[in-house]
Amino acid sequence: MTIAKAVKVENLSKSFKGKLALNKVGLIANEGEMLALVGASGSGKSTLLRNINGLHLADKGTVSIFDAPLQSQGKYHSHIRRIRSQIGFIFQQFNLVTRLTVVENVLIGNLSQISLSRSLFRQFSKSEKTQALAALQRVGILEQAYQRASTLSGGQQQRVAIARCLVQGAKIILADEPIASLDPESARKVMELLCELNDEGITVITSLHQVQMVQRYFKRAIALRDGKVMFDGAVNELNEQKLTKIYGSAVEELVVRGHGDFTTREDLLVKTKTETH
Ligand SMILES: Nc1ncnc2c1ncn2[C@@H]1O[C@H](COP(=O)(O)OP(=O)(O)OP(=O)(O)O)[C@@H](O)[C@H]1O
Repeated sequence: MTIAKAVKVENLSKSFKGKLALNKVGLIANEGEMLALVGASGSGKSTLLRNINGLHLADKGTVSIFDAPLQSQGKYHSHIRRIRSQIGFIFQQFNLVTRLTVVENVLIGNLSQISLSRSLFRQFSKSEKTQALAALQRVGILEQAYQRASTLSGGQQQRVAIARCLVQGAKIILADEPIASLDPESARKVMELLCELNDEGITVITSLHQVQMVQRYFKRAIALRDGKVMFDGAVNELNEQKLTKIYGSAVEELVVRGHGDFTTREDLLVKTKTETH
């Protein structure tokens, strides 16, 4: 059986004011994979994720989603809306409308399927509302459904953003530094939720600053430096020695001292299951 290529990036280059942010980047994420993008600040992680879902248009190269080209040689494909509907995007700063309720945020996030006028006038069908509430239950914040989003903690807001991806029916979730603004406990819950969704078949690509978190939750990582792929392989090969070779003294930004030994995703999932029983 051939595994579908959820994301294929070929020879992608993008510059801002003459400075290369992505330099001939290539990667494949197979359906059901969970992949980390690592790199020091300015290495191109956000730019790459934004190009994969078409928020940005590259200068050269191609991005394909399940074999359908989303952008190619500086042009969007005419079916970009349909192709993008398969991709959910999670931002570091949650991107919620804080004066709306949690459930409204989940519903208006589903813009590719709901017409703009309906979403502006907040007219949602019963089945859309049921679906949104089910997604909130899935991410563990059903009780907060009718609270204003502004009343939620950062971790809860991030889970609303994930619920939005679920309602959208996303087959791929791109998460740009999803835990950078969270306390360690909220970060753990968000990462575990992403792992669970990945176990259910959703392809997940996440950019992260801390190598410890990558070691903990991922099997494969891609390391970027100055917009170039410097490593693509098993996380356990991305040790401190390799990181120092890639980043030199900038490695300090990626490795947080005093956080103990790396724990693998399997160890953590066993630990979580034991805790909840
Ligand atoms: N909209 C923009 N306008 C001009 N330059 C940009 C823009 N977005 C990114 N860049 C530049 O492109 C390069 C890559 O930035 P990018 O944000 O993708 O890196 P990053 O690895 O995500 O960094 P961080 O972890 O700090 O978010 C940087 O040099 C950055 O200054």
